[in-house]
Amino acid sequence: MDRSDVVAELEKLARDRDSRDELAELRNRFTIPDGVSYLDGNSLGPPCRTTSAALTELVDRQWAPALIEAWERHDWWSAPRRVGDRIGRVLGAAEGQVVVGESTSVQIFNALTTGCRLAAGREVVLVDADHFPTDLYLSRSVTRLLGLRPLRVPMGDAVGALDEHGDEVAVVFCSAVDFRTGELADIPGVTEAAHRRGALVLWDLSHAAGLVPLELDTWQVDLAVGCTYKFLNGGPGAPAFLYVSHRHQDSADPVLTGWHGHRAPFGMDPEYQPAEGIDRFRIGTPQVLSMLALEHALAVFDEVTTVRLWEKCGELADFFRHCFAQLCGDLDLTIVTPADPARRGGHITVHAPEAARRWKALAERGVLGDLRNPDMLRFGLSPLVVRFSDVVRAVTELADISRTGAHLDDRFGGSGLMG
Ligand SMILES: Cc1ncc(COP(=O)(O)O)c(C=O)c1O
Ligand SMILES: Nc1c(O)cccc1C(=O)C[C@H](N)C(=O)O
Repeated sequence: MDRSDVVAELEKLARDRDSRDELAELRNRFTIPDGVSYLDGNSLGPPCRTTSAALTELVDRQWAPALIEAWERHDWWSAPRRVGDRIGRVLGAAEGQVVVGESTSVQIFNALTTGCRLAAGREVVLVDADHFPTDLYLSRSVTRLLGLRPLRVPMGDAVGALDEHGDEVAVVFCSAVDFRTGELADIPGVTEAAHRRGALVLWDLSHAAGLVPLELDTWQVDLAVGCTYKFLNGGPGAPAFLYVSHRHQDSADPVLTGWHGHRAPFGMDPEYQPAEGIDRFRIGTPQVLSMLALEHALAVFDEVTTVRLWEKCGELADFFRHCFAQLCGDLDLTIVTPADPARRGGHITVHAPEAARRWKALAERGVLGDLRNPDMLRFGLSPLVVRFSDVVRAVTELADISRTGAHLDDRFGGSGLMG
């Protein structure tokens, strides 16, 4: 069979899978430009079609008429907790353990300092060596601030490192999904190993929340953070979330003691007294507009479970691998994401020399993937919006560009902000 027949067969297969996909209708809830295959929802989810109307309504019907009274009349005050509980349902967390606000970076600082204080007397923080850079920078900064010792280990070696340094480890701080390779960590296994040694765990769930079925309460996770602009589709700069298990809330002594975390915020007490429960982890005035846009985007999770989303993501990934084997097998491209569905997150990463050029050439053809310099192309498989036909198109274009050398054209050579 020649290549065009192979492509035609894969396209037919994709059409068939799309027509039988009971989640396909959910894609219509989101705005994606015509002609674009969006394979970067793992960096920034697309907007809901109704988000701009919801935001206009919020400004015109709440903020404008009620002004300062809107905090009470429209219950803006409770939004960090209310939206937190909504996210908690996606994380497998019972009410009262998740708060929303600030950026992921701030919440990482907040959570890591909290964990280290809870484990006072222990000196080592085990840090995932393959963490996203902000996690690495902040863990360096927090350990310096608190006089602790950071120990960077690859996620897969965390359990071994715990055996070696067990009694010294205060917190194990890992990413649930490796942002480069898309590998999914053994969250319950690492959590249990840490607890056996008396350490706490802090998970960065940015690449897992809204996709991977999570059971934070059942797994006895201590602390977790994550962004809400990827699979939760909250929008650029949407506020992050922080999970603190009920077990730790009353003994936790947060470093970021803002007035929204005070037991009586409007008492204007000159001395800080922590609020009860998760409210103690509030800091300052939250980003109300972004938070309510996020709340709006979370509605879709009332209609679909992460179990089903995860299943579809796995089917898309298997289909990607199938197309890749048929079309790219003889090219200078390799999939680095594990083949085992149980060890995969929400994106597939392809090792490719001159990845930036191929990424730009793909974008010019309407395939929006992602680049992690110098040699990784990421293809996000957000199951709410990605179709099997997007997958076959991405792999076909990647194969075509690589085979013809189209990416070597001068116009793909410059360097911009992201690559
Ligand atoms: C694992 C992880 N943590 C944190 C961040 C980002 O933190 P922030 O939202 O503060 O930019 C990202 C992505 O940008 C990420 O992938
Ligand atoms: N947070 C981002 C941003 O502010 C600009 C561009 C991309 C991002 C990302 O989310 C990157 C992403 N966390 C990653 O896994 O690489």
